[in-house]
Amino acid sequence: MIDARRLTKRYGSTVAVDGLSFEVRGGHVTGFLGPNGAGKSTTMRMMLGLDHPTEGSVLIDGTPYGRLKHPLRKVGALLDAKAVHGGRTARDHLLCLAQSNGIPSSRVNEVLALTGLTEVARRRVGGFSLGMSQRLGIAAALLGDPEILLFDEPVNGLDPEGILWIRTLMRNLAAEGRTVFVSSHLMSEMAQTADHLIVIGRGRLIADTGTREFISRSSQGYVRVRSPRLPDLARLLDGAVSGRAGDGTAAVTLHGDHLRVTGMTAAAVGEAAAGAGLALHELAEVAPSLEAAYMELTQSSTEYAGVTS
Ligand SMILES: Nc1ncnc2c1ncn2[C@@H]1O[C@H](COP(=O)(O)OP(=O)(O)OP(=O)(O)O)[C@@H](O)[C@H]1O
Repeated sequence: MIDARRLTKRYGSTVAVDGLSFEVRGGHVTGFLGPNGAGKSTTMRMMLGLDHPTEGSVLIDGTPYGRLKHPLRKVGALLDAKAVHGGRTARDHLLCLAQSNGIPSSRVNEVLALTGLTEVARRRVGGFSLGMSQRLGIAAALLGDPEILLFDEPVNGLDPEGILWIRTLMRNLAAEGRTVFVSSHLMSEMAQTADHLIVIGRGRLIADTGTREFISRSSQGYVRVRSPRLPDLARLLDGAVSGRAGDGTAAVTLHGDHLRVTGMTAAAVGEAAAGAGLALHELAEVAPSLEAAYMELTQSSTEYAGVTS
């Protein structure tokens, strides 16, 4: 388990991380989200003892990273996949890491196989594509067979096959009971990978909740509708929704060439349009999305109202 308690990091007058408290548990993929500059990398660096908290602490199973007896056997991390010695072969890079951490060299072949790198193990890392470097970084993270894995933006720049591979790997690692903590900017990817989310903004906690709860609490679906007679349709639907949903969730809003309708089903919109003789060029239910929920929360969160469960 990772336990951050009132974790704070200041760089001069910049408060990068501001009193952050949360726990990351085993058996889940926990997504770590936040806008650029929110403090995600700084938090991860403090988890790995690469930076020291100004105040508060972050503990790995009750111990600061720097005091772990066998850090690589406890925590594996992928921070910057390209930060390896380019002149070495993949195998030598992993052998070197294994030797300096008291890990048997037989494990190197295992992680090479696990990450699909066996065939390129004797090639120099400097010539690796981003996808191969990413796999090598993950092989290094898995070397000590750690219970806890940290991935900072692991799918950045990868092709769809690489993204699917990493997603499946993270889900499998969590299914084995490991703690998987992953930062990403890609909301659609996180929606498919993470069961739990920690969302931060300006160094503070905004949400600590299940992915499904996060989406359903913060965002609602809508009906997207296009018509060559958009103003007439807007007036018609405005009249139809104004009598509905007293909680203020029913609305018709114009977005470029289409309307977004909440508080009515697509069927009801279609029936209303047909009744008024208005042609429709598009009628679609848009499900609530993590992206919409995230945008809503991070954009409207100057006061950062908390969502926790
Ligand atoms: N070494 C440093 N010295 C000074 N300021 C820093 C340092 N590292 C980070 N910061 C500042 O701390 C804040 C948080 O940065 P951090 O890189 O942790 O955010 P992030 O959420 O990882 O952003 P991104 O999504 O862009 O990677 C930013 O304002 C950044 O400029």
